[in-house]
Amino acid sequence: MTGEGAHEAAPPRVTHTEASPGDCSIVARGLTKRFRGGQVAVDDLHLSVPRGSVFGFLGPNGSGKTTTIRMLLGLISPTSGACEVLGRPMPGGLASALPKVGAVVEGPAFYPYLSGQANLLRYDAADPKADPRTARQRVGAALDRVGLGAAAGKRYRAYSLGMRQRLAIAGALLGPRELLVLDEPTNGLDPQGTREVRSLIKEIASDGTTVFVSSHLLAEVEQMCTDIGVMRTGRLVAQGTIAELRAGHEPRVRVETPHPAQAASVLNRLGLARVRTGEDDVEAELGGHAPEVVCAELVGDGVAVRGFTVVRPSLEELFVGLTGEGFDVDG
Ligand SMILES: Nc1ncnc2c1ncn2[C@@H]1O[C@H](COP(=O)(O)OP(=O)(O)OP(=O)(O)O)[C@@H](O)[C@H]1O
Repeated sequence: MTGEGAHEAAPPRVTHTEASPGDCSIVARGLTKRFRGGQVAVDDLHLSVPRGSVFGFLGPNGSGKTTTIRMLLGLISPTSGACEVLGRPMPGGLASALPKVGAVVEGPAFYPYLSGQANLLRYDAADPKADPRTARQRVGAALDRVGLGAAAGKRYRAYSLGMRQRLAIAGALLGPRELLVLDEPTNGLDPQGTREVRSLIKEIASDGTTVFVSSHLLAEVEQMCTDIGVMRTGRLVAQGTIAELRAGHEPRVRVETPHPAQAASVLNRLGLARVRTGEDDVEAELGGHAPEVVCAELVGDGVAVRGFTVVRPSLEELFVGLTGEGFDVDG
């Protein structure tokens, strides 16, 4: 069980089957950050990010995502608690873990009059561990990986917003990485740029790189992530795979009919769960049943079907319940 604490707030609803620490790229135990002035930005955070996952770190603005990321990367120290990145305790293991971690936290400042390639060469040169003899090769490979090979010579100021973000991600991919950490990578992007970055993240993850991506956009996370952690005012209120988070919120079928009892017996016979009979309708959990088969069975049994609806609760609905507020689902 994760996300527990002796806190008085509503107990976290955690649906996660915890991966063992060895299978995780990031593990946080009781991670807490209290800023000067007393504000607790992150409160007793227990987090397990499975290796190879695209982990969506989701939460409304101000819920503590960036503060968590900064602690994970050793940029600030936790007030209490501990975290491990790629099996190394942070911040002590920074030197051995960080070369395998690429991160875009605050977008790197690129020079507008330099090309994407020249910018990355400068960026690479700032890394004392990077071998200057192979810089061009590294930069070229990173540009190709984010789909900017053809635009390598173009000035940064001529790049679209999506290209700029892809260049920032290329900067994080100048070496072989096991973990990529992206803080709100589509923030401020237009729909085209958002699509570019989203498909790039999927592409990067396809070779086994773990991607930890924060976002306040539920729809975005739902589209590209395999796992999700949900933050609310500094606390993790849920984490798990999308399927785990959906469990217990199965799609339901609603049949409008003048023969509710007969319809209910068909649904029971087919094995649908939680059949509820109303005056002129019947509802049940659809489970793994194909709606068209259910409908055909009803009709085959002589049930007059006036209406047949499949209701699927969206993650949005689930998370509004968890976080007490909605997400900006449309971006
Ligand atoms: N250096 C700081 N000093 C004091 N308070 C801070 C500091 N940094 C963040 N906070 C506060 O901690 C809380 C969490 O902020 P954080 O930036 O981690 O949230 P977030 O989920 O990343 O939100 P956003 O998407 O808006 O950045 C906020 O209330 C913020 O005002």
